Amino acid sequence: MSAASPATTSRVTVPDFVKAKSQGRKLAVVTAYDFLWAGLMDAAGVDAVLVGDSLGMVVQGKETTLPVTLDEMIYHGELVARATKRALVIVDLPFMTYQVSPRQALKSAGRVFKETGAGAVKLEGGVNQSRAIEALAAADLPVMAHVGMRPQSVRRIGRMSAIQRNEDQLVADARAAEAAGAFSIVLELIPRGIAKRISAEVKIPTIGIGAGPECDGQVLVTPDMLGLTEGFSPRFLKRYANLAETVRTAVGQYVQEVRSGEFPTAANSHE
Ligand SMILES: Nc1nc(=O)c2c([nH]1)NC[C@@H]1CN(c3ccc(C(=O)N[C@@H](CCC(=O)O)C(=O)O)cc3)CN21
Ligand SMILES: CC(C)C(=O)C(=O)O
Ligand SMILES: [Mg+2]
Repeated sequence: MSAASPATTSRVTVPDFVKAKSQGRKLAVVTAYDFLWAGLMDAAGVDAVLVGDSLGMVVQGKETTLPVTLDEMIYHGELVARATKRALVIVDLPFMTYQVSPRQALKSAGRVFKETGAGAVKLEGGVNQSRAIEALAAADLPVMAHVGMRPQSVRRIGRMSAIQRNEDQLVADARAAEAAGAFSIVLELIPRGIAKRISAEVKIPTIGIGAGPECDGQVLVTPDMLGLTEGFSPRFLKRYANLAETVRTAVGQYVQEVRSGEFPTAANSHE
C-alpha cells in the first residue's frame, strides 16, 4: 500500500517509505512526542512521525538537545508508537548514545526497537557515523541518517542555526550514509542547490528541513508548524495554524466564565 495515500489504513513500512522516491511521491514527515499528538498527526495522513530529540527544546524547555536521554526517547517513543496506526514511526537516538562505538549504537537502537514498537531510528552523521550506520543495517535495524546542520554538534559549531555550505562535505556525508545502508537521509539547513544535487545523486529519499523544495520529502517540528512556538521564526518554517493564540483566547474565556459564574450552567450539571 502506498506511503502517500492517507485513505489507506495499512501501515507505512520502511520499504514503502523508500519506494515513494522512485514513484515520484513526496514524503510528509512531522514530529510528535506523545500519544495525543501522534494520534492527530497519524489521522491527518503523514507518511512518518519522528520522535525527535527536539523533545529537549519543545517539551522539556532545555536550551539544546544534548541533555535528552535514551530512557526519555524510549518513554516518548512508546507513547507515539502506540498512538500511530498507519505512519512509520522513527525515533531519534539522542546525544552520546551511539557516537562511542558501533556496539553502543547497536545496544541503544536495540532498546528502541525492543521497548517502543518504532519502525526505524535516526542518528546524526554521515561519513563520521558510517560504521554505526553499517552496524545497524547489518542487524536489520532500519536507520535514517541526518546531515547538514546537526544540533547534537552545537558545541563545535557554536549555534544551532548555522547553514552548512561545504558542498564536498555534504555530498560525501550523504553518499557515505547511503553506502553504509541508511534507508533515508534528513538534510537540515543546507542551500537548496546542494540538496537538489544530493537528492539526484542518492537513491534513498532525502527529507529536508530548511533544504528547499527539491528534497524527496519535508519534515517540520509539529509545535512550530502549528504556531505553538511563537518566538521561533526561521526562514524555513511555514505556520499552518496559530494554536498559541487559539489556546490563549479559549483558556482566557474559560477563566473569565469561571470567575463570573457563566460556566458551568445547568446543562453542564447533574441533578
Ligand atoms: N522547535 C524546534 N524546531 C526545530 O526545527 C528544531 C528544534 N526545535 N531543535 C533542534 C533543531 C534546531 N533547529 C534550528 C534552530 C534554529 C534555526 C534558525 O534560527 N535558523 C535561522 C537562521 C539561519 C542562519 O542564517 O544562520 C533561519 O532563518 O533559518 C534553524 C534550525 C532545527 N531543530
Ligand atoms: C528536526 C528533526 C529532523 C529532528 O531531528 C528533531 O526534531 O529532533
Ligand atoms: Mg533530532
